Amino acid sequence: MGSKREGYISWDEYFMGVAILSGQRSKDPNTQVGCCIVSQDNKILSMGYNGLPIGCSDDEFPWDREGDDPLDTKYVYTVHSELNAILNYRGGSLEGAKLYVSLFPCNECAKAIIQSGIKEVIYDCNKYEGTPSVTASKRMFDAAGVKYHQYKRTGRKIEIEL
Ligand SMILES: O=c1ccn([C@H]2C[C@H](O)[C@@H](COP(=O)(O)O)O2)c(=O)[nH]1
Ligand SMILES: [Zn+2]
Repeated sequence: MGSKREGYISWDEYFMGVAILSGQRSKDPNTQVGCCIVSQDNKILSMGYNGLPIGCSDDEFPWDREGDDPLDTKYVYTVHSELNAILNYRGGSLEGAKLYVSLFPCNECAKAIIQSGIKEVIYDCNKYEGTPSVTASKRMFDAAGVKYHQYKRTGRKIEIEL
């Protein structure tokens, strides 16, 4: 009897890989965020990335970080990856699900994560650690019993020819 293939990717590599790949759809020139929501038995339930709402043109709305008028910045228009993944879900409940995301969730996403019943967050980068937004997210996750931990990078490189 033949033996199984060695070197297959782990569940964590698979789901964070899907999250990072989803982020490659983002039009944000500065930060591309991708998200993958997974059931407790490791089935992918939904995915998302940071982008504009349906009907809002990527070419007409601003992608600037700064502007004299907040209306000239991306911040008032962008839907965050986590919220997009939650809203993209077409099933019933996300109760007990896990969420893989390439950037630690902001406070607004943290609220949506908690309210949707997601119980675990696995994040990659946390470049806004220490900001009020991230501190508020942690405070809310702790209070709501949502576990979070950083993805442990394995150094594995995957090349995909498309
Ligand atoms: O929880 C989060 C936080 C941020 N994002 C998105 C929103 C923006 O498109 C970028 C952040 O842009 P910066 O230029 O780094 O400020 O990330 C998200 O999807 N989820
Ligand atoms: Zn957010």
